[in-house]
Amino acid sequence: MNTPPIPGDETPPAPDSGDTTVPETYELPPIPPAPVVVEGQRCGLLAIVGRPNVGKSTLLNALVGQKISITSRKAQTTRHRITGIRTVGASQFVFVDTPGFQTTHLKRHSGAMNKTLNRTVTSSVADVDAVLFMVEAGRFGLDDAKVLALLPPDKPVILVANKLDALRRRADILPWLKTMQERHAFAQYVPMSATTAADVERLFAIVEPYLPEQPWFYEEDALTDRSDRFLASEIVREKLFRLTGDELPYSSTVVIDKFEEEGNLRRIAATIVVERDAHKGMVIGEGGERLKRIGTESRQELERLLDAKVFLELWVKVRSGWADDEAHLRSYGYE
Ligand SMILES: Nc1nc2c(ncn2[C@@H]2O[C@H](COP(=O)(O)OP(=O)(O)OP(=O)(O)O)[C@@H](O)[C@H]2O)c(=O)[nH]1
Repeated sequence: MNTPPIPGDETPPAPDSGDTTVPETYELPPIPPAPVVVEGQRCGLLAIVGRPNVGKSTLLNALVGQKISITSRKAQTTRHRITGIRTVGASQFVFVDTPGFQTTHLKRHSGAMNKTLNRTVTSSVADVDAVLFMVEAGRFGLDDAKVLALLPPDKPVILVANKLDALRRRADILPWLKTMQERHAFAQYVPMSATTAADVERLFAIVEPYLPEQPWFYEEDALTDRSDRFLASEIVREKLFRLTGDELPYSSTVVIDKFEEEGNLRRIAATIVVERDAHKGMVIGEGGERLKRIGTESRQELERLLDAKVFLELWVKVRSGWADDEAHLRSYGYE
């Protein structure tokens, strides 16, 4: 447990070889030992925190093995606190996904919604057993520093240096990890790619000792405590933002008006709520083409996810100024 958890083989690869292996000739200063593993059931809460777009949702989905949290190229896709659960052997990992820390210069996301998001970040780390602090491998900016500063000093913080595959010079990773060691006494240092299955599996083994020995909170096969209804709104929201690209402001949201089960059929009605008439046009598209595509892609994914036939009705509504109104935010389910 004392060796830094770096993915790799015995043989050091040539720099820039395209291999994600890290040369083992570098030596990091000693890392605090992980808690001793004792036999028996373990269960613990883990928060995944990091600035927007570092890959938190991608990691959560990979850890849980199913699409629980939506991902997109656009920053700040995650707005809800989402719990993903995965039981491996005798250990149950309960993951809490948090929104990226908001910076004030991001005017586009300003107003009441930002305040709500920041509160969620702070409250979601207060009750966890360990924090996975995610950054992009080889980078540490002001935005990352702001998130790190929010973390409670008494929790084990595991540094997850994601997107290792995207790092141009692999040989730079260990010197960079040393600089990270000076920034915070991280419990573990994990350079990895959330998109690589072997790295994700390795992360379970690294995190496991930080789960307290206690009975599981959930059934062995549970994946999330979020409802099908919630997952439906997340799927529609993901398609909405994917298919509108950068045009649509992030204040747009999706509300599920109806979710009915009839045997193997789910009748779902959802409203896409936008701020302005112009945004409504963007969502509907020429001749209704875009809305139709959002509907078709959402339905197909929901059918896979719910393992049922889905009848999906989509509506678009203009609700001017709702993103600046805290009462409205609460009514849409942002705590
Ligand atoms: N190359 C590479 N890209 C990744 C990796 N992990 C995530 N990404 C990409 O990074 C982008 C952002 O990923 P998300 O998972 O949505 O990031 P997030 O931190 O949840 O973002 P917010 O919801 O904005 O806080 C997506 O385009 C992902 O495909 C990785 O290991 N390697």
